[in-house]
Amino acid sequence: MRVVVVGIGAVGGTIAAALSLAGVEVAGIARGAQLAAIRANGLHLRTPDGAHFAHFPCYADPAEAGLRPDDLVVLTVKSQDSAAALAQLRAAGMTDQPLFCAQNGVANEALAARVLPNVHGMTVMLPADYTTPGEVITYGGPRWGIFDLGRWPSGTDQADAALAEALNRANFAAFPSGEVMQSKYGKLLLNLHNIVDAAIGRGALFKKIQPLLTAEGEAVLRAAGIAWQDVGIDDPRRESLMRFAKVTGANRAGSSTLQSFARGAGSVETDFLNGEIVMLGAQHGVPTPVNGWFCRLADRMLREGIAPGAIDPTEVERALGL
Ligand SMILES: NC(=O)C1=CN([C@@H]2O[C@H](COP(=O)(O)OP(=O)(O)OC[C@H]3O[C@@H](n4cnc5c(N)ncnc54)[C@H](OP(=O)(O)O)[C@@H]3O)[C@@H](O)[C@H]2O)C=CC1
Ligand SMILES: CC(C)(CO)C(=O)C(=O)O
Repeated sequence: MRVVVVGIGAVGGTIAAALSLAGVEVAGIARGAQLAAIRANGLHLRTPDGAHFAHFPCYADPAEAGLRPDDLVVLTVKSQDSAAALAQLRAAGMTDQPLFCAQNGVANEALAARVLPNVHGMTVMLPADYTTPGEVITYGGPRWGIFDLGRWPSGTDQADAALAEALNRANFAAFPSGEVMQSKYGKLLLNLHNIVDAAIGRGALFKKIQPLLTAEGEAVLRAAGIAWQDVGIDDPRRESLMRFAKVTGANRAGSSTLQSFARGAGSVETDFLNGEIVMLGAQHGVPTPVNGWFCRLADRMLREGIAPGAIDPTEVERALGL
């Protein structure tokens, strides 16, 4: 078994490096400065329990990696990049190898299922940074991250068991789940705050805005008849398996959305996070003004090149009538 990780950023880099350090055969798919840095020196993985250097083959395209029948493919690009990555996998000859969508949001599995027959969801609880090519940082400890994984739309199979076993050996805590999308919807509710963090800075107005975003999200999921599982800090697995921990010489950059702005990535995932709630609200007749406002704000920040944290909190308070 080989694990092909598509998108060696914060999450994909941590997963690929950890698996490789645990002796699992890994191939990474990366691009730009990250690809060049890994090819030159390997990937530096910084964690609460120290720094590690992982060396695994890294390619610009899955076709270069030469997909094999026994590969497990883990997709770790941002949701807005999934369609292009799936097209590359298809062009590389991917057929019925299992594809694990280790991504936030709930849209990737359905997108993948249009072109591939063996799609799995993977909920990612893994606070990780990618700000410097050649380096990723995870702040989770004692395990570096927690995952739920299972077949889309439901069920589990041998591939879930095999990947979970490999991840558990690589200092993660992985749980096969017959209802993985329930935990992905629970995670989606947590990620509605990513854009707030990116717009006005970490923690600012959290107590005022987070309940509004969550209430809209929960109302929409109830109206749509979608069940969700809490994977936030009240998830009992968190306390024993993965708490936010200090990494020597590093400070958490911020949410994955903030990191996209900070790296000047040119796109963010908000339309697949808050936008999912807005879309479901429109389908089920539930108003979602706060999530809608933040989708428009993300779009404005991208178009006007506004830096993360540069939105004045009073503008947000005024616009939302707080
Ligand atoms: N970071 C975090 O703490 C967490 C993130 N998540 C979720 O995990 C997923 C991944 O997020 P994250 O790791 O932060 O994202 P990153 O942007 O850090 O990593 C994604 C990487 O994939 C690269 N990429 C995109 N498309 C391709 C392609 N076609 N071929 C090769 N490389 C490609 C990107 O390159 P480029 O930089 O050039 O765009 C980037 O380096 C998202 O859904 C996110 O919401 C979930 C939990 C925590
Ligand atoms: C870790 C968490 C919940 C928030 O930082 C996240 O999922 C993200 O950054 O996308």
